[in-house]
Amino acid sequence: MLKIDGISKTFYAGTVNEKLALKNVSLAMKTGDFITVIGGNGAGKSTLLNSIAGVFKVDCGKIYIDDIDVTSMSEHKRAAYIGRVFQDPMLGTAADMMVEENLAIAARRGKKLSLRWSFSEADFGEFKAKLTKLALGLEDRLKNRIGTLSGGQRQAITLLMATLRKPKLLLLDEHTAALDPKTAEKVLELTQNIVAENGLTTLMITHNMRDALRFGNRLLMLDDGKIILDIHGAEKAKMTVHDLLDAFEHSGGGDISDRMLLS
Ligand SMILES: Nc1ncnc2c1ncn2[C@@H]1O[C@H](COP(=O)(O)OP(=O)(O)OP(=O)(O)O)[C@@H](O)[C@H]1O
Repeated sequence: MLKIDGISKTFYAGTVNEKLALKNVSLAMKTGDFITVIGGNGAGKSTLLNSIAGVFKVDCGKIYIDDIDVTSMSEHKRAAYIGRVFQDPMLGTAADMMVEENLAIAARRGKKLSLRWSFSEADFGEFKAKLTKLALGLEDRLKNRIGTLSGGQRQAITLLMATLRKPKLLLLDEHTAALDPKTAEKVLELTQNIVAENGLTTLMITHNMRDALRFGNRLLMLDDGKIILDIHGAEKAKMTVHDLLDAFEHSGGGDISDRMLLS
């Protein structure tokens, strides 16, 4: 489904600040795989997701989504295949627009835009049903501006928007890190349900080792721009946080961030 063939990414090439953030990374994901990605600060996790999303061009290597070579495709074009949710609840939605307007825009993603983008009663009914399912009381707030919602409510809506058109690939970049623990848990639960219901192929970065073990069918650990651990299935299911820390040390991993240890 997603195939990454030997990609590397350098920032500030040829300067004293040159940083090789990804080093010849390869990865093959099957349809429906839910991969959690962990690693210390600066390990290259966001760079990996940004490379897939086309935020910047990679130095070398190839990226395929469903056998389509997207390596040179613009971020905008790639967005037709990809749903994304970021750490910052302010990203991904238009704060000044109403909840229903945001959802209508998400529902039209990839379709031809017209100046009149009003939506039908059927669309409205679908939005309301989906919001009711979130159990956050958002079904009564369709006419409210997104900016008036809490961070957790916003992230839940961003998640809904990112998955409304069933993307081939869902990229989650620490999408619960800015939320309080209770809300983060709720949004993770929603993530789990939406991913399972739609069979979405998903890559989720988390700093929380327990969450990395609890969610998904496969786990990647990155360090210094390389994948240093790749476990799935039964091997992942029986893994504990201690095993993960051991594996990190034995793989020659660098510094483990406090956030990883504390979580
Ligand atoms: N846009 C950019 N411009 C310059 N350097 C960058 C950019 N993005 C990432 N880097 C650098 O690349 C390296 C990898 O960063 P990246 O954000 O991918 O790590 P990460 O694993 O997501 O870390 P964190 O958990 O701290 O967010 C770091 O040294 C970072 O400073």
